[in-house]
Amino acid sequence: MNHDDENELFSRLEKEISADSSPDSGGEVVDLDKARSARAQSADSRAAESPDSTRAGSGDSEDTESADPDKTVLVDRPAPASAGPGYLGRLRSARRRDVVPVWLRSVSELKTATAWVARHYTHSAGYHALRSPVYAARLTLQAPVGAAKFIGSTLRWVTDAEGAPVRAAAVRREDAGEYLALSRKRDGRVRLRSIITVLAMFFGIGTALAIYVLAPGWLQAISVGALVAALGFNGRRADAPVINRAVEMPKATKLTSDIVLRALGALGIAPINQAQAKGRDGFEFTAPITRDGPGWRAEGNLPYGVTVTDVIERRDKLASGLRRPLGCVWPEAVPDEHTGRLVLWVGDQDMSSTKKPKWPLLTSGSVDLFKPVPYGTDQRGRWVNVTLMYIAGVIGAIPRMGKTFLLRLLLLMAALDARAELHTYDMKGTGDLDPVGNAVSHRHAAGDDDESIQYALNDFRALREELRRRTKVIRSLPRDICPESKVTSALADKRSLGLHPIVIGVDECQVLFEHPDYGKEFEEIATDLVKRGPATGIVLLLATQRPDAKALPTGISANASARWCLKVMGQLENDMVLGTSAYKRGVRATMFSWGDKGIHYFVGEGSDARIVGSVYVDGPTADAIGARARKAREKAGLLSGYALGEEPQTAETSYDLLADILAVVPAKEAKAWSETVVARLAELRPDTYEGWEPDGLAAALKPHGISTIQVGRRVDGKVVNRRGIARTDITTAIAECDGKRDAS
Ligand SMILES: Nc1ncnc2c1ncn2[C@@H]1O[C@H](COP(=O)(O)OP(=O)(O)OP(=O)(O)O)[C@@H](O)[C@H]1O
Repeated sequence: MNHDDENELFSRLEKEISADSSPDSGGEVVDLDKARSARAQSADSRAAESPDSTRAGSGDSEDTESADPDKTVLVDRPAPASAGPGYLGRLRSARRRDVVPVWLRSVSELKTATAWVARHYTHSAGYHALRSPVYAARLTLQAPVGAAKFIGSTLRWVTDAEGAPVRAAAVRREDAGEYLALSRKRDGRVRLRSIITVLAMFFGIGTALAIYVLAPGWLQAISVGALVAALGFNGRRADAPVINRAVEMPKATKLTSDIVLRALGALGIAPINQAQAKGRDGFEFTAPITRDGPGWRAEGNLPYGVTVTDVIERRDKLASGLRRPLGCVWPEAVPDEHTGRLVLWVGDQDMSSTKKPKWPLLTSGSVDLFKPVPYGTDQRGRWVNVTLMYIAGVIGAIPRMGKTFLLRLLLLMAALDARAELHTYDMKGTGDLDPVGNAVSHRHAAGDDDESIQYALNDFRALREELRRRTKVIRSLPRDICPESKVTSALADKRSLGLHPIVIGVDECQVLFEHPDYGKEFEEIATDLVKRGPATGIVLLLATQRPDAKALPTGISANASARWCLKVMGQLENDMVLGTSAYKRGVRATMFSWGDKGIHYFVGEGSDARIVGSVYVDGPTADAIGARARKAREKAGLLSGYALGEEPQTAETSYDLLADILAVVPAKEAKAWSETVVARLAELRPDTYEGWEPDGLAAALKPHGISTIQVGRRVDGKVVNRRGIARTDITTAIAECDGKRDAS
């Protein structure tokens, strides 16, 4: 059909549709049977007339049966010649499957597997060697029974005992002909078997005599031993094996399509159940079920309208349907595919109990923070890397799931880059970060007492200054040295520039952000560090056990580029840590079980959310790694601050904000807008106040008991209200402070 014909057909159809929808077209009583047959004829003739045209949509369902055959509407228009990508286009966007599976390409995985196999067989050999005398005694004791069984079965064979029931049946039926035929057969068989037995006896006795007379003692011993062992083995009882198992292998059944379909059918998802009730699969496999690392991988399309999220939500039911522990069952969505494409990976063992490969940095090695470093393994046991530079990260979880261990692991990795300056804050105060803090940290505090808070505040203020200094340095660098306007590994090496990595780790960061006096200021500085820090070589890692808007202010959670979420209880916490609508997309840390310690979703490193089990580094091991990092720093002359024994500066920094405000707001000016005050302060002390915002001023005044107020000013004849300060509030606060000082 050419395009003119098509157009004609469509215009006719459009006319028919408009005629159909005209008011006087309704209300007619029709004979449905007649209408159907007429419609079928019409469709046939139209199909003959237009072989290109596709399915006539409205006639598909009886419910939507059209009364008038001529009123059928084509819903699938003929495809234009250029519809969809061409062959080359499809080739270009095709997903190629790996020729060699990923797990076979990994040398470390191969090494680990080889070591495991070697250890397995060494263990088995040792186990059986120790028990061999017991096995020998058991076999000897069972040998008489074995000999009797052997003689009995030989006699039954020679006498054709297995044919006896058939012959007996012939006798019962009094069928003389059949009985005679059977007897003749039996006689021939008995004759032949007797000859074979006699020959075998002669051969056996002859061999035995020969060994007895001619063979050396050791051969005789071996022969007797083998005979006894064989007879003993023949005499074994089914319920008492001679040899015990040295290793109890975990039972991992092969994943088959039947098992997958059974499990999907058990989820209670209506479209799957309906399809299966009609004898269909309810799941369309798009690739064969294959071995993938230490588990099986199935991939396919769920029915229309069912999403992978629906399956993830029912992971426990899926595990029940698969008859596998929960920690073995990992349904996942496929990035860049439609939301109904499911990849189901079923591990041989529970992820939390699977033995992990040795962490490459456990006993040796150093880190370049600008390069990816392995920090955990995925379900398939493959290493997952993280590049700590250019990120700001948040870690969230309910208590006791491994959040602190994970933060400490990341900080230990940072410690292993001697250039990195660490600022570690353990606001829980249990000393979990001491292995890093005491060994290498430039600034370190533990606990939520006033002293620690003040120490952290001073440090945060200094970090803000450092951030500003760095932005200026980067701006001043020539393009060829700093082409991307961000710190690079080479720039970090140049000590004179002072652009080395700074890694700040805060455990239980809600303690800072919810502080009644300084919370706002901490939040403001941290938000700045999260936004501008990554490009300037400053990395902020925040961990919290209560990921809500107060503990993790939205300015921070929205801008974090790396996210680690261990088990959380609800959608809100999930999305706070993993990003807006992560839960909806099926990235749900709520599915982790209580035993999944250290297992988390990791979003970052330019990829979609991945499930990772972080490396487990306990306290003593962390101490050892910390000591190693310290040694490297000492060698490079880079140990500084707290780790060098520098006394903490817990006093307020030297400037006096209130006095400075009085200096810039003269007595005749009773009130001033905050923006005017910060501009004048920046002029007075650029090093301290440059970059301050009105909000920052409000936050800094709060600890002094001063709140900003509405200040009206006449601008171009109109009154404009903005936040500002009253000079009397400042003088009163100073007087109160002086009074207190005098009294003390
Ligand atoms: N990667 C891991 N693998 C296995 N077990 C781990 C891992 N990380 C942590 N654990 C276990 O989980 C326990 C809790 O870890 P951690 O102290 O880090 O939890 P937390 O979430 O910080 O708890 P809290 O909120 O109470 O501080 C640890 O004692 C440790 O035994």
